[in-house]
Amino acid sequence: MINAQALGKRFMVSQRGWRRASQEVVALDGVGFSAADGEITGLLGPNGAGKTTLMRILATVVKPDSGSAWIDGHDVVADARSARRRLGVLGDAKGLYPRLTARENICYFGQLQGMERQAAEAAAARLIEELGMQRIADRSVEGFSQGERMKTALARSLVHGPQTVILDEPTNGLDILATRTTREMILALKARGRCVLFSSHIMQEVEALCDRLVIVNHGRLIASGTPTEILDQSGRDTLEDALMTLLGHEAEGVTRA
Ligand SMILES: Nc1ncnc2c1ncn2[C@@H]1O[C@H](COP(=O)(O)OP(=O)(O)OP(=O)(O)O)[C@@H](O)[C@H]1O
Repeated sequence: MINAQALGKRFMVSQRGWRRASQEVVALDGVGFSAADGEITGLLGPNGAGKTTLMRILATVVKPDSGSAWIDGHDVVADARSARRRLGVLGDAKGLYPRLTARENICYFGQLQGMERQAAEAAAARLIEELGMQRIADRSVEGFSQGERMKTALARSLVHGPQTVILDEPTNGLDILATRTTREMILALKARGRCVLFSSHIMQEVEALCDRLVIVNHGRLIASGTPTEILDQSGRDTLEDALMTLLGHEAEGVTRA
């Protein structure tokens, strides 16, 4: 279970040019929401809305400037180690060890999470089969395609059987077969009572999977609720139209949640 309260995060970025001034970017501005066990929560919003920053804070990778968040009751700042043990996180696929094979990457991560070697190997073998990775499992990751890296990273994030799973655009770069498998895995996690938070720009995927939606824009929460509640709130028939309406209202300063 995820709880977030009034999370804020700013970044200082330097600007090129004759004045070389630095500028503050507000990535998150008081975002709060909950994601329950046994549910799939979709995190939506346009490019630069703050989704990745929010997920990185929940994943204990980045510290918030203000507000708090808990994973299964463990504070992501004060008790980050305990929070991390309960989490499976798919960020991007860059953190893989290129010299290790896909299987070794998955097993190694399981052991880093405290698993016995045999248990990690068994879990890795199961995930390799579920994700259809048999042909690449024993190749070193160096030279993997984007989709092959994503599959390896996804398996790595699930190897220790985490209660809460955070997936940043999990089907990004996957072919249709792997996309379908990943969606089925997300549904299977829900069926096992896990809490799943995932971001996506694919409305068809969001409609097919999500029990609840959290919509952010310019670092602020603009709406949250079940897909039906979001449709009712926007007065539109499809999620894509609802999102456009809510984002349009936000731009006009009409919708503030
Ligand atoms: N490390 C950083 N340094 C400077 N600015 C950052 C950093 N991380 C995020 N930002 C800025 O914070 C804002 C939110 O970025 P974030 O990556 O969270 O958005 P997003 O919703 O995930 O976008 P996308 O859908 O494009 O992936 C953006 O304006 C981004 O440029």
